[in-house]
Amino acid sequence: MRAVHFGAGNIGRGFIGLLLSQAGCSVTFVDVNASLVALLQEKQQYTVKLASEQAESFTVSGVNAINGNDTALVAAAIAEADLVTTAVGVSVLRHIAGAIAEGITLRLAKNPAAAASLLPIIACENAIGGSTQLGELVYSHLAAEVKAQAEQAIAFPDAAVDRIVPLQQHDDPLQVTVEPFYEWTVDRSALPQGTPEIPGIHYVDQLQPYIERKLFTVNTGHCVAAYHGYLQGYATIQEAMQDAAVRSEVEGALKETGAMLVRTYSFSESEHQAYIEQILERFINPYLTDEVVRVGRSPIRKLSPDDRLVRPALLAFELGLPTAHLTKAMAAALRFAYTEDPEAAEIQAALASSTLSEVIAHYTSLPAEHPLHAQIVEAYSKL
Ligand SMILES: NC(=O)C1=CN([C@@H]2O[C@H](COP(=O)(O)OP(=O)(O)OC[C@H]3O[C@@H](n4cnc5c(N)ncnc54)[C@H](O)[C@@H]3O)[C@@H](O)[C@H]2O)C=CC1
Ligand SMILES: O=P(O)(O)OC[C@H]1O[C@](O)(CO)[C@@H](O)[C@@H]1O
Repeated sequence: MRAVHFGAGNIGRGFIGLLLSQAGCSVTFVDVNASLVALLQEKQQYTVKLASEQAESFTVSGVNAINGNDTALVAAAIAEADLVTTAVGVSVLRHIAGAIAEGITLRLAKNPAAAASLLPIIACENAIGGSTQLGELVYSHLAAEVKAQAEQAIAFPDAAVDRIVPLQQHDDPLQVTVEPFYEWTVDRSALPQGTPEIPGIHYVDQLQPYIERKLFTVNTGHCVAAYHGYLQGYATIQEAMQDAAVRSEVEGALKETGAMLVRTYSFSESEHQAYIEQILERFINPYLTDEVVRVGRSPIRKLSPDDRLVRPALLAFELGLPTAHLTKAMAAALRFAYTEDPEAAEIQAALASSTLSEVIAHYTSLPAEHPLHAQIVEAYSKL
């Protein structure tokens, strides 16, 4: 199988590329980082190391790379691929949609029969409905007659991807160290019947419980640790989690999202608690060094209404459940003044020129009269 993967970064190389290669796919990365692309083209392989006592390592070989700015080459690769995946960041999806649309157009021109052109395109991003979003962006670039053909042949199954891959600092720039745990869950119901299943991917008929459980536990808990850890002056998640006050904020937020998830999806309470505890262990993995500024990156995205803080808080609020730790984490996100993060800088500039209430309403979409809005204002003043 030929896989084209957009984003040869940490998740691209350390998770998706590794798993696809182990499943027997030949992987072609598409990236806009010219030196990374050149190095992958030269070496055609890279090493993935596990952050564990045993420090197992894997060589991912037979890979290739294309510069994402070379749209014609990217389109040609998509025309011949059996699978397309992405891990570029959800806000970057709109920048790759045009090249994917060009690839689909070429593919369908070569092979108009849907059966011959079947292609799953899976966005592996931290977002609800990432592939659906990508599909909408791609369709906006397709000509009307191609859209009709694409509806029969091209699938955009949503997915949840879970593996902690911190920023990398190795002599070998292609090497990537990852935590041992991984879970890649894909919505089977969006795939045409008979689509070959890839070993290592967990296919489910309903993705919503999986993506919400993952995003509102792993990602909520992690960003709570990052924002409170940053305020306390810690550099890494591992250090921040040693602080009883930070840990208690994380546990409190996960109790709030957990109560909401258990009620919404009828999860077993004890199984969900075990899931939380496993995640807390992953956060403190002593073989990983994960910077709070990485985990807290892009606070505008993380404060948006469908993301890991506001959405679970709204769902919990609607069920009459507590939300104090979640709203406190939103207040801490507003105080994430890391100047090298453009989104953090934008929030700080907004706070300097507008009222707190205007800023909260703008970034969270929670209007001033919403009770959660008042909770954020109160928490902000106490931090
Ligand atoms: N790092 C992690 O632990 C996890 C990350 N994710 C998600 O995976 C996605 C990627 O995250 P990371 O790998 O950590 O980021 P990263 O920054 O390491 O990798 C992103 C890669 O995308 C490339 N890129 C940017 N614009 C591009 C474009 N227009 N075309 C092609 N490539 C482009 C960048 O050059 C970079 O190599 C994000 O959505 C993130 O939320 C999901 C689970 C875990
Ligand atoms: O990649 P994002 O959405 O900025 O958030 C970082 C999150 O991704 C992860 O790396 C894995 O899901 C977590 O470590 C962290 O919560």
